[in-house]
Amino acid sequence: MIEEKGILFILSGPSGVGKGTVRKKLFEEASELQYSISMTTRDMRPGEVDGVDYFYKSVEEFEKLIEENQLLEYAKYVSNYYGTPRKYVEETLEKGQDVFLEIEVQGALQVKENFPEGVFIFLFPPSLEELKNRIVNRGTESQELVVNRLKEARKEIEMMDAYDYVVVNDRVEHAVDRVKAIIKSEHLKRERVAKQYKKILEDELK
Ligand SMILES: Nc1ncnc2c1ncn2[C@@H]1O[C@H](COP(=O)(O)OP(=O)(O)OP(=O)(O)O)[C@@H](O)[C@H]1O
Ligand SMILES: Nc1nc2c(ncn2[C@@H]2O[C@H](COP(=O)(O)O)[C@@H](O)[C@H]2O)c(=O)[nH]1
Repeated sequence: MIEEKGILFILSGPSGVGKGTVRKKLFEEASELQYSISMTTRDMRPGEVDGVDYFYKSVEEFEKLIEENQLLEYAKYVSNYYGTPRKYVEETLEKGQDVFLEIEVQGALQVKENFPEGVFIFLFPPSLEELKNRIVNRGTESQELVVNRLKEARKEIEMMDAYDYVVVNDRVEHAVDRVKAIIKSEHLKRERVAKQYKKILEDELK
């Protein structure tokens, strides 16, 4: 029998484009996906909960995780560390469940090296002006950090070609529908490939 592993979906894109907003809405509608909660050294924002939004770590704790190879990928993004716990992702995929990562671009490119079979989705803003408005209006970052995140955004957009899909986040519901269509289509694609393998094996055993 062919072992059916889960699919790793990676949603990425510049800060403020709406990754978190799209992911939260998607999870209200797609209960079969498992979200991998990241580790970070950044300060908790008002309303955030440890173990729900992130696992909040000190720099020393985070660097120990790096040393122990416990992270599937990590990046230093605008002076804080962010990373994906390796064990949770690998064990969940082995169980045949799909895992969903919401991470920035340097990390997504590292995942691509280790998991080229992952499905990489780049969330794109309707315009750079709108991207700026979204970060500023969210009101979570100082002016200096907004400037740094926008600088990073320009570099991140240049890496868009490395992704399998680009989804424009014009309206949240439309972006969510597009991501749902990608998930469905990837499942259909893999079912078809699995059937083809099964047929080849059966023919060989005849
Ligand atoms: N389609 C949309 N139209 C208008 N506003 C949006 C849309 N999507 C998200 N937003 C708003 O933009 C702001 C940034 O969204 P969000 O925090 O989800 O972005 P993000 O990509 O996860 O950012 P970060 O990478 O910094 O965590 C939020 O205030 C959110 O409500
Ligand atoms: N490389 C990784 N990037 C991550 C991870 N978790 C979140 N992120 C991304 O970091 C930036 C900033 O996040 P914020 O919560 O401070 O606004 C954003 O692009 C996130 O998607 C991770 O595990 N690895």
